[in-house]
Amino acid sequence: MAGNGVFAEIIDGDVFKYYCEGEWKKSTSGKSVPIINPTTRKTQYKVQACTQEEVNKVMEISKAAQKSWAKTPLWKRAELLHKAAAILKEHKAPIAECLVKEIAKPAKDAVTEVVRSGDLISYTAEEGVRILGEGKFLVSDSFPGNERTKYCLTSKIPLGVILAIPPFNYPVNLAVSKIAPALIAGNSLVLKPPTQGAVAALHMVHCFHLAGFPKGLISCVTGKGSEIGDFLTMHPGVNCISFTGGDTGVAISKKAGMVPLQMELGGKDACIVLEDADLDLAAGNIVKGGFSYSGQRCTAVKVVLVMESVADTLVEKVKAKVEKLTVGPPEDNCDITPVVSESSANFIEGLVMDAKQKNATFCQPYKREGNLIWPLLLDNVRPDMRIAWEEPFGPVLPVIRINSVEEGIHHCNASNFGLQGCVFTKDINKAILISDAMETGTVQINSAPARGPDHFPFQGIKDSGIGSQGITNSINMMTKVKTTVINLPTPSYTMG
Ligand SMILES: NC(=O)C1=CN([C@@H]2O[C@H](COP(=O)(O)OP(=O)(O)OC[C@H]3O[C@@H](n4cnc5c(N)ncnc54)[C@H](OP(=O)(O)O)[C@@H]3O)[C@@H](O)[C@H]2O)C=CC1
Ligand SMILES: O=C(O)[C@H](O)COP(=O)(O)O
Repeated sequence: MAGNGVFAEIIDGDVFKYYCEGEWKKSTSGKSVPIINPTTRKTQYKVQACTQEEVNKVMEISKAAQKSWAKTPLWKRAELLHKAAAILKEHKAPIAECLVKEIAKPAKDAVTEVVRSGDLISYTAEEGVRILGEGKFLVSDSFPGNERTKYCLTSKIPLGVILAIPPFNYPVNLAVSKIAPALIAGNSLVLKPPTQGAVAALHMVHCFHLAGFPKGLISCVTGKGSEIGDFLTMHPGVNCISFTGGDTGVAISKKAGMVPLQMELGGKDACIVLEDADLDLAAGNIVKGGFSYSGQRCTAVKVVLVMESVADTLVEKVKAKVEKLTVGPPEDNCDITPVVSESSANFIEGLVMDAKQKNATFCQPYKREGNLIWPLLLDNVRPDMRIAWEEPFGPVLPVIRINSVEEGIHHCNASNFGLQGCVFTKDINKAILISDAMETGTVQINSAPARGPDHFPFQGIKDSGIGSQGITNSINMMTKVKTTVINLPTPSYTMG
């Protein structure tokens, strides 16, 4: 149960505390933010509404804690991360339960998220030990006009205080994918969890606390992004922002100061299906890619672009699989569970109604109860429909029939998003040409888009992001290069 056992100290009455200076605290605001269970649509938990003064304090403490952490040997940083990973995995059940109640993640997927997060932390610790232990050595005589009088030593040093803001759909995994690289690289970390998912994130933070990280190195402030978000992202104490979410990220990138940004934003991942594709394989991946966690993944298949000659067959195969999806509460491990909020369900419904008015073919009747929307495949979608371009972040998947590969690539590239895409064909040469032509951060050949495995580079272009994630890239992103140059009085050449 949430807030019980080793987690008892993170709650006061019915409000979860925030984390600062290595302690769990109540906000002086005296206010709390409710977390609404998407299934019951009732308040499930409450978290502190932190004040600007509390944010200031957190930043001050984080800056001081980082200075001594940067002097902590790399192997010791790694050791603590391994410990946190083990504690997190040990407590997967209560954390997964929070994910079920706060974001309606199906129970087994919730456990997977926590275990995957533990693995991510451990891998980051190992990778950090390898890549941060290495630097570069350059000599000056390779550049024209220079003798060998300068030896340049480069190493990777921390940035300072990292601000991490993950989204609701992976509040644990997309938090640790920022926390672990930040810490192994010698930074301190301030987490602002998504409101839906905040309690799972607070439990995860407590696992780092139990592992024994120094006081003030990790902090977690809660509150609505719309209320404390700007204050956090524009705070002069922040040296780097790692954000995952929607359009909010575009706004943050315009407001943030001169600090490195890592932005993973929305997507409209296209699935191009060619005439020679294995249609069973494509159909299976389209259903998995489009409907896992009810379509609430940035990497979900969000539009199918299928060659007209195989469209009828593909649609029939996808339709048959959609009809087998189970619909209901996350506790029952249903495939399709309620979407995160009523406003999200209303937004999805708006896209569906627009498609209906413009005569898309409904492969199933549209059905909604509260936040629960039954899976829906829309065939014969045309470019004048909103669903052709907008990201539903729900269990609704449009199919656009195309007459040439170029038409599919054109649709994909006309999107303001460029996260991932996929292509189904048995012809590897065609697949490579299409992959090269698609303006997306990643293209999957013969599989649905996905971020994992978590050490793979993960990036979006255009409005889908800035920079690249994945364990190695995140560690590098959270460091800067420092060089020391040894100037010799006379040129020195090593003997052959
Ligand atoms: N590319 C990727 O890796 C991913 C992209 N996404 C995208 O995220 C969207 C859905 O996630 P969702 O959580 O709703 O996204 P949001 O952009 O609404 O929220 C993301 C995070 O930002 C916080 N936030 C809100 N306003 C501000 C602000 N002004 N300043 C700073 N932080 C703020 C939120 O807090 P609060 O909850 O308190 O509002 C939350 O923690 C979709 O568009 C999806 O595609 C999602 C996952 C991964
Ligand atoms: O936020 C998302 O939706 C994720 O980054 C996608 O991760 P996944 O592909 O592992 O579900």
